[in-house]
Amino acid sequence: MACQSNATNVKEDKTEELQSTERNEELTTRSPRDWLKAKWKLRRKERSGGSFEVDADSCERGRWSGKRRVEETEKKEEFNDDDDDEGCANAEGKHWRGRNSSFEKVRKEEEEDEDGRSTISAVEGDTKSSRETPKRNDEEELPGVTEGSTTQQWSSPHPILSKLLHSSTSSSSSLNLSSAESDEVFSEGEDAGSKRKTFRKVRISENNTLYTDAALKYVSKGGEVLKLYSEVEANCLDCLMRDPLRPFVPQYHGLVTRGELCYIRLEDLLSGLKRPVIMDCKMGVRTYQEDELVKARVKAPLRSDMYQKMVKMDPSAPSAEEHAQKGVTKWRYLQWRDSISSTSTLGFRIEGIMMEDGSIQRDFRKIQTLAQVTEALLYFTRSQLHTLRAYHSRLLALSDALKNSPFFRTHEVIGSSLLFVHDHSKASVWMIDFGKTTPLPDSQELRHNVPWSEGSREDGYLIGLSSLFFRSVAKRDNPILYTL
Ligand SMILES: Nc1ncnc2c1ncn2[C@@H]1O[C@H](COP(=O)(O)OP(=O)(O)OP(=O)(O)O)[C@@H](O)[C@H]1O
Ligand SMILES: O=P(O)(O)O[C@@H]1[C@H](O)[C@H](O)[C@@H](OP(=O)(O)O)[C@H](OP(=O)(O)O)[C@H]1O
Repeated sequence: MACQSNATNVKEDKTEELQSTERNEELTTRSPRDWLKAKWKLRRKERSGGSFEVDADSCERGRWSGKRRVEETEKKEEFNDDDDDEGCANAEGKHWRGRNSSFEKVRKEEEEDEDGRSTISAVEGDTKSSRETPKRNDEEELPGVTEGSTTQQWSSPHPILSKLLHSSTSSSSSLNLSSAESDEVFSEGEDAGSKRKTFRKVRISENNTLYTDAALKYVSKGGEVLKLYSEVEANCLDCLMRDPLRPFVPQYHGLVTRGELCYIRLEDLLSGLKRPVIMDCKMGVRTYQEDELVKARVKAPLRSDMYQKMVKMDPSAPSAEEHAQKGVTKWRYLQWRDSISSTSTLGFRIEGIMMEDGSIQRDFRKIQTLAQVTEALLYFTRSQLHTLRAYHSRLLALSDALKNSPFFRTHEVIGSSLLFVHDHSKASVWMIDFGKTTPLPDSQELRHNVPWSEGSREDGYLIGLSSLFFRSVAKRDNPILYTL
């Protein structure tokens, strides 16, 4: 299915200065230089196979996630200005530039912020009602709780995400979660100056990847997040807005430029949730694209950062040759990560969980069995039946939508996540991250429920979906859960 990135097909958001179509014009005609610059940077990353590059100002540029964080940092001032314009709680950024913050502190600050949010909520309520897309019934209402009050109260950005995002631009991890490992994570070809900068950025990314990826810039007005533009992802989102999967994907509001960078505007999935509990599950039996494997065979750049992450987790994992060269190809690393986690066996892995107190757990890398996954899911939901039921029915609905989705049939979905979010009153599951989701050649379709063999492009997404809830929690030998 041929898809074109056409932001005019997505709905408008009147809270921004420009309408989507105008934004596109801006991108293509008003500031072609900026547009090309942003595109060129992204392309450079693709060409470099995701390895580090050092540019004139000695900043890490090539590493995809890291790169976005660096650019975010560089654009911080600009964003702060924007935030001011848009009423974003800049004070949050200040809190998080402090070095001694803790989650406890965040929680306190959150509560303070919460009190000051009522005026923003009212404005956003209007904004939301002006959207073209009618309010969807995506979120499972939990029994005995009415939606109104919480939605009103929290239609402004969730302060946890907002603060953590701000924290990713601070000069050290204000979350006090930094590890020795990340301090040493560098790639080849960097000079001392860039290493210092990379050191900072990588340390941040190591610790906060799940919720603080600076690829996402939180914007208070309108309940949106911005993610650095990727042509692949924008094309997918554009298609998805016209697909049966639309209710399972954050609403895509087109593109916006900030400074010289272009961003994708996405619905904030935490909007309306109070003290959300979040789980990111990376779907599929592999997290690398077939191209990555082909590149690795030819002459892929060696990633010393990935080698070091590997050694940190298991010093015996790299081969003698890899130890000698102190580097591994990206494919080798991703494939190894898949093999030690439940990705290759169950078709998904838990990337991380954030509980309502803000604590982040990322210790699921080596979880492999259904029993371990089930434990993690029960921990995540605190075995609350109403939450489990809500997730269960949402996943059943997703399963149906996937069956009817032309997009799903015709795309290889790699590295995409299901984002589980709930609070005391609601629970929902969303498909996110389409940066490595690509259309198949004409007329080719995937089954998604069979193992991968090279060339088949099968991703095993449905294997993961089936293991994720239906084969784990719902089948748990637990009389209460049988009622699911
Ligand atoms: N629309 C959204 N609303 C709220 N939070 C979101 C949204 N999209 C993503 N997130 C949060 O940001 C995190 C990172 O998002 P995403 O996976 O899209 O970014 P990425 O940079 O592609 O990540 P990766 O490190 O997997 O490459 C998610 O785990 C989730 O917590
Ligand atoms: O979770 P980990 O173990 O830290 O490893 C990262 C993870 O696999 C990301 O999905 C991947 O980004 P992509 O999905 O975009 O490839 C990133 O590659 P990168 O370093 O090239 O961004 C890896 O470093």
